Amino acid sequence: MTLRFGVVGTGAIGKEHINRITNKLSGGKVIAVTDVNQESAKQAVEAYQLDAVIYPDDKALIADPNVDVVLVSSWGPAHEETVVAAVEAGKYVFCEKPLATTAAGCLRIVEAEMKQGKKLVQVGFMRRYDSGYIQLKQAIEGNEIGEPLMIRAAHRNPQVGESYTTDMAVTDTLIHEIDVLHWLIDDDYKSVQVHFPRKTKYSHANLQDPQLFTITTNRGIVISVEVFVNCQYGYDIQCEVIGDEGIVKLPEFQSVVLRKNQKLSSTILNDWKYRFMDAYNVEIQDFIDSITKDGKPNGPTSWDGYIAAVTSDACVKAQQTGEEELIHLQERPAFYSEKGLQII
Ligand SMILES: NC(=O)C1=CN([C@@H]2O[C@H](COP(=O)(O)OP(=O)(O)OC[C@H]3O[C@@H](n4cnc5c(N)ncnc54)[C@H](O)[C@@H]3O)[C@@H](O)[C@H]2O)C=CC1
Ligand SMILES: O=C1[C@@H](O)[C@H](O)[C@@H](O)[C@H](O)[C@H]1O
Repeated sequence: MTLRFGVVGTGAIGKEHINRITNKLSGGKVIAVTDVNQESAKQAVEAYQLDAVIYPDDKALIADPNVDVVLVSSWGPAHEETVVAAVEAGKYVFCEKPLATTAAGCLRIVEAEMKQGKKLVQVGFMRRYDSGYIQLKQAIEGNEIGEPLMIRAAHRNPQVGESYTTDMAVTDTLIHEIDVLHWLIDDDYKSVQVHFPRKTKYSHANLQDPQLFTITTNRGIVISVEVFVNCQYGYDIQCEVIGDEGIVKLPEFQSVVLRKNQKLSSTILNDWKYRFMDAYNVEIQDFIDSITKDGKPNGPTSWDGYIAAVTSDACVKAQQTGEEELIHLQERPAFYSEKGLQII
């Protein structure tokens, strides 16, 4: 069986996903595309020599009876409307982060999905499929470090453009840590506070950079995450979990070690595309395989999208107030009680 994909949004990651479904993975085929910029949709069809219909908008693409899966890789604010329409039409959905830009929007998707009576949606939190994070989770669950007490993490991008504003450090960037860290330690977040250190000279008027988030969990684990999106030197993701019997650290990206000119060096990447290339491939292959075998996606659910949105709202509020802000989650519906992907 081949799952037939319709892709909504053929920008940077949309094209990456089209390429991987078409040329790298098995069991999926892109048969429809759309983008508000129709030229971009045409370019995608040409670049990957797709035998695909170019639709004028998401509604027309969803209405195509041949489309089994709607892959949503448009801008964040457009996600909710497309996902709700696709779910109401009974289609499977792979939605890039964020699931919706507000917690209320995520709940509307949750309601639509529960109404269909089966899981249809997976959110693109690909770090859960990264081999380094999986090794961290195995070490924690294997009791290698005893009880986790603290986490120190950093999310660094080399630079961002003028359209990237202070709140996006949360909604666009920190959101990956928000998802992966609660999954890693199997705990819920309780509160968050944000500190703004001295601003880098490489930032601009509408962006406070770097930022330091202190998140506390219900079990009292204190997490500090540095978001620094104009760090200049590369794309660098760090995570260290400190327990009462040991410490585990996310492996560095593997590269050869060069000895030259009295220096020992290795490569740091400069883009998310390369750092998480394997994770994106494994993520979408797992999405295809689990739907094909079990009739439902196995990865991060709409409820995970909701947890991320509630936490992200509290983080943005904490940026504005400078105070410690509480993170209030609604009770998890039984529909989402099965935890899905744990360690693959
Ligand atoms: N999981 C990850 O690591 C990453 C996730 N993302 C997420 O993927 C999404 C897309 O990001 P990029 O590809 O970097 O952005 P992009 O700006 O390169 O592409 C977005 C595309 O969506 C189109 N679009 C916007 N609204 C639309 C609508 N209503 N219908 C159809 N097309 C629409 C735009 O014309 C554009 O071509 C974002 O939500 C972003 O947060 C992006 C990069 C990495
Ligand atoms: O999702 C991503 C981008 O949208 C975001 O802008 C980057 O900061 C992240 O590192 C990347 O993974």
